[in-house]
Amino acid sequence: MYLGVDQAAEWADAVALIASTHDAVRSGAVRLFVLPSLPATVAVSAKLSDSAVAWGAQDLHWDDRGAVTGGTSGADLVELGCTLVEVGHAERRKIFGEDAGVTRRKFAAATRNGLTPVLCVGEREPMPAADAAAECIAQLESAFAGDRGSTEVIVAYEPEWAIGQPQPAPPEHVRAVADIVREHLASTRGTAGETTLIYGGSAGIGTLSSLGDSVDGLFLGRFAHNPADFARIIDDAAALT
Ligand SMILES: O=C[C@H](O)COP(=O)(O)O
Repeated sequence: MYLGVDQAAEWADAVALIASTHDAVRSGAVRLFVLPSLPATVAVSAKLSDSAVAWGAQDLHWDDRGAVTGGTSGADLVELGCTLVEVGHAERRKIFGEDAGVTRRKFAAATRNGLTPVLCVGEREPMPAADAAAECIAQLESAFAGDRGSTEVIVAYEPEWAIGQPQPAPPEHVRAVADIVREHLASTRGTAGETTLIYGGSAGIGTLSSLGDSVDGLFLGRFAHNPADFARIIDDAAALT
């Protein structure tokens, strides 16, 4: 909810231009997706429709149709051209009280509608990496509910305590957690579907370079609101490919 509808559309216009001119995006070496607020979806998608940038939503309801006033149907997101949807963001869990059961049902709704879930996991408080990874794995397994890789999933590791801060979580912490989570994903989901691990939480210019190949990318918030900064973050990604 940082950007208004017009601001989001203007931002998407700038991002579409960056995507169309950046070699790493044009070649497919760097892939981009945008998850605008729901009211901005149509305006943003109009700007991105001729670009390589995918778009999606920040939330959906677990039912596709019925008496759910104020809900967002995954089927409707598909009609809007969304190919991804965020599930289980820390703010959904904290502000809206979404528990593991709700996250599990929303994850299922995403896959049922053919939307790639961007499944957010992360520890609430700072803690040793092994404990944080265990918390993330418990959240993952709860959401998967036995799904063993039939579908593509983007896992966004976002420590709750690192969101909305001046700096991301320390890179050594992120790398240590990511290594354990990746190992778990590889051993439980194998190569079926595709599982991508990205880091979010005050990520910006330089974050990806500091994480090396422990993650596949970033889940950006405030520090991508300036298109010029976003372009520099794409440069960081391109340098790693
Ligand atoms: O979804 C985005 C994350 O919550 C990160 O936001 P932030 O980078 O502004 O902390």
